[in-house]
Parts: sequence; structure tokens; C-alpha cells
Amino acid sequence: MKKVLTIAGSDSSGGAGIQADLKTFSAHGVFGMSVITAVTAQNTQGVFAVQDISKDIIAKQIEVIFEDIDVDAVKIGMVSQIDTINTIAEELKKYNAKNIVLDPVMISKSGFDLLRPEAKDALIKNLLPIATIITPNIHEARAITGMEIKNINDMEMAAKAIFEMGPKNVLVKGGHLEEDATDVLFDGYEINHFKSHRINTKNTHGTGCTLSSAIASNLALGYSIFEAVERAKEYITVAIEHSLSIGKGVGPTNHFYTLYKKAGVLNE
Ligand SMILES: Nc1ncnc2c1ncn2[C@@H]1O[C@H](COP(=O)(O)OP(=O)(O)OP(=O)(O)O)[C@@H](O)[C@H]1O
Ligand SMILES: Cc1ncc(CO)c(N)n1
Repeated sequence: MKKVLTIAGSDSSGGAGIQADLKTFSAHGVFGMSVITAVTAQNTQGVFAVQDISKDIIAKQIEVIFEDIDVDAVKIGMVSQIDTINTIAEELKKYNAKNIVLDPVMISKSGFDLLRPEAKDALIKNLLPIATIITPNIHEARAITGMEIKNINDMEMAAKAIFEMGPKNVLVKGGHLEEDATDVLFDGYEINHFKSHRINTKNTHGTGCTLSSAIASNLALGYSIFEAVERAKEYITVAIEHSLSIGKGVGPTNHFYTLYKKAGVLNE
């Protein structure tokens, strides 16, 4: 069985972060492992508090996993602070980790700083260059490049500018634009678009976490970058189409639809 590691924050409400990642891994038939970087007190209405985990225990979690288990892909989500970022970069380099999917989580949908603003430069300097693919949304792409992003053409320009910072592939996600939900991939040679219709729902908690974990799962399974993104886009679209009205706010994506539909035991 392929083995995929998520290095990310915990979302107590189960819709984003580590919890979304592990659900996505299971739905892809890969074995999920986790290194927790921060614990958030969060629900569908927002993030209310964060406690960062110390860099020493983050380093130790990574070490014991890589010393024991062959890791086929790594997804990096919420990394919170400078020490955490530098530790993760050092450890992943030490173990020559492959198929690294970096979701540069910065601000939650409710406006909470999940990445300390002063840590942005460390993320750009130390994590971008080791990423097989980075998956910024429009706001993150703007924060990384300083460019205004209002349309697909701007997304393409931003993808090319981020590519120059070192990742092997860049996927700028269009979930926050108003037209169709189109994501733009640049692999250093060509641009590809992955388009779906915009689904009219408020329940989009954890969409970014789900997409990046699906990409990591597909890379672990041996798909090319193009195929991994294509399949992940199909997965997230179904997961949003059947998203769940749980809680009073922004409900989570649905991982069970694809999983149980495949097994023929769908129970909605
Ligand atoms: N309403 C929607 N309809 C269809 N697809 C969507 C919609 N919203 C987001 N997506 C898709 O979901 C994926 C995640 O994109 P998005 O831009 O929402 O990420 P994100 O902002 O990083 O998510 P998060 O808020 O979880 O961090 C992309 O493939 C995007 O195109
Ligand atoms: C822990 C965590 N990671 C990422 C996100 C972004 O969706 C979130 N809301 N919470």
C-alpha cells in the first residue's frame, strides 16, 4: 500500500487540516500518516484559537516516520511559524523526501492568520524550493508574488512568477474568482487549465486541503503531475457537489460520496 504523510494543523471540526487530509487519503486507498504542527480550536464558523506545537516534537515526528517507513508522498499544509517552517524544510531535505505537495495555507476562510505574517518569507525561501508542486489560492498567490490577480491571465502570470522561486510545478487555484472554478498549472514548459463549473454552495470548508491531499495521493499512486491534478480536480468537484451542511457556518467537503459510491454502499 502507498503511504502518504500530511504535515499540517489540526482542525477540531474535522473539515480542514489534518482531518481533511486523512479522510482524503483513505478515500484514495493510500495509508495516511500525520505530523501535527498546530492545534486550532475551529468550527464551521471560524478559527477561535491556535496553539503551535514545538519545533522539537515536529522534528521528532518526521524523523521517526522516515526512519521506519518509506513515504511515497508528503503534503504540507498549515506551518504557522518560522521555526516550524525551517525545521520541516531541514528534515524533509535530510530524508530526501519525494512528491512534496505544498499548500501554502495563510489565512482561513474566516480571516484568521494561520501563517504568522512574519513567517511568509521563510515559507518562500525554504519550502517553495523543495516542493514538487505548490497550490496557492488567489490570495496566497498574490501574497507570494505581490501581483494583482483578477482573471485567468493574471493567474497564469502569477504561476510563472512563483515557478521562478523554485517549485517544480505551480497550481494557482481559482476557487475565489467569480466565474467557473478554473485552476491553472505551470510545469515550467506549458500552462494547463483544469476547469469545472462553479458549484453554488456555501459549504467549501477544507477545499484547499482536500485538493492538495488528493494530488499527494495521486502522486504516491504513480500518476504524473498532470494526471494527479486532473484526478484531484475531479475528486474535489464531487466532494463540493455533495458537501455537507454540518454546523451553522461553512460546512465541509464530502469524502464519503466518492468512497462509498465506489463501494456501492452509498448512504446519504
Ligand atoms: N464553488 C466552487 N465550485 C467548484 N469548485 C470550487 C469552488 N470553490 C472552490 N473550488 C475548487 O476547489 C479547489 C480549492 O480551491 P480554493 O481556491 O477554494 O482553495 P483554498 O482557498 O486554498 O481553500 P481553503 O479555504 O480550504 O484554504 C480548487 O480546485 C477550486 O477550483
Ligand atoms: C488547520 C487548518 N488548516 C488549513 C485550513 C485552511 O482551510 C484551516 N482552516 N485549518
